[in-house]
Amino acid sequence: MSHGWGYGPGNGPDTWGEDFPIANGPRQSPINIVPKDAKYDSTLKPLKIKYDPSNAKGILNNGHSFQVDYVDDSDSSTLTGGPISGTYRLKQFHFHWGASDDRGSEHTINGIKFPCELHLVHWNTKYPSFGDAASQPDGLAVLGVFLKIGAANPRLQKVLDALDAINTKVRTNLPLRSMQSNLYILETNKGSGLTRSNNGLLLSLLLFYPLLLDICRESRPPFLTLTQRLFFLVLWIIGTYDGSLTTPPLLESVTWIVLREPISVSPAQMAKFRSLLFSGDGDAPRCMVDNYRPCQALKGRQVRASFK
Ligand SMILES: NS(=O)(=O)c1ccc(C(=O)NCCc2c[nH]cn2)cc1
Ligand SMILES: [Cu+2]
Ligand SMILES: [Zn+2]
Repeated sequence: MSHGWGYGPGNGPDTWGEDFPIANGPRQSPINIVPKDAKYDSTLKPLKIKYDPSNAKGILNNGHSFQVDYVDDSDSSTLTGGPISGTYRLKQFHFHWGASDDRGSEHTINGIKFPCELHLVHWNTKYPSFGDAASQPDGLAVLGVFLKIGAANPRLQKVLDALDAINTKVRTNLPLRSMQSNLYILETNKGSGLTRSNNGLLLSLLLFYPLLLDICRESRPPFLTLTQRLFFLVLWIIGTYDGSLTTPPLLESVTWIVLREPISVSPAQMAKFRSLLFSGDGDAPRCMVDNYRPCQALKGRQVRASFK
């Protein structure tokens, strides 16, 4: 799908309100999270993440980010607990990043920007589909995970290795065939030509799961007893609040759950993100960078945290 909005000078976040008036609504995202103003909420349940890597359907450059889509016709990859009630199914994950390491995340902490932010998008199974849920105030739950510059993240690398196959904007999801066969990518803008790409992509997609284990690992100091290690497997929430999609259609249907612990990304890995293009094949190449929306007004919303 090609849409008019983007992150350029003529179609960036400041212009989105023209086509999407909700851009100035009461519960827009992202926001700046000020931990000392967040309310510790002891009733927040432990966050439970269950991801089945074989559900990965394909990887897509949709012209404003790249996303890995998941088969969401069963409860095999779900999010429960934390501030949400019921079961939310994983639909896709994607990232937002900057042209340099000093910016790129959508949410900020005390005004600090991270170089990148991962969004895991889930929909409430009390509704029949993602599309239906996306228009409901409790329809979506997005887990936000910051990436901070550090050691290369081997799990992240598996996903980044897949980017060569989708360097430019492609129209539809890259279909994954069975394990044996290769992956196919539909040519962008050139009709439905099929070209083969290596099946390293399939392997990369199936290995995303361990990336989530990093989310727990980052917060764990060394040399802990088993019991202490279990404590660090808790996913601490630095801020959860009622918000919106951060790209058009900016629907105010998202329960945001931003995790305290960042995962690591190396400068070389950030360079890989920045090698993607907003443009399609045949268009003048435009690097996909700074695909983040600036922070929006809190407008009286309460931000809650799961730790003091
Ligand atoms: N950044 S985020 O708040 O997590 C987010 C999550 C999901 C969507 C989404 O599903 N948009 C549907 C329409 C569309 C446009 N292009 C591709 N899909 C947008 C933003
Ligand atoms: Cu889109
Ligand atoms: Zn996002």
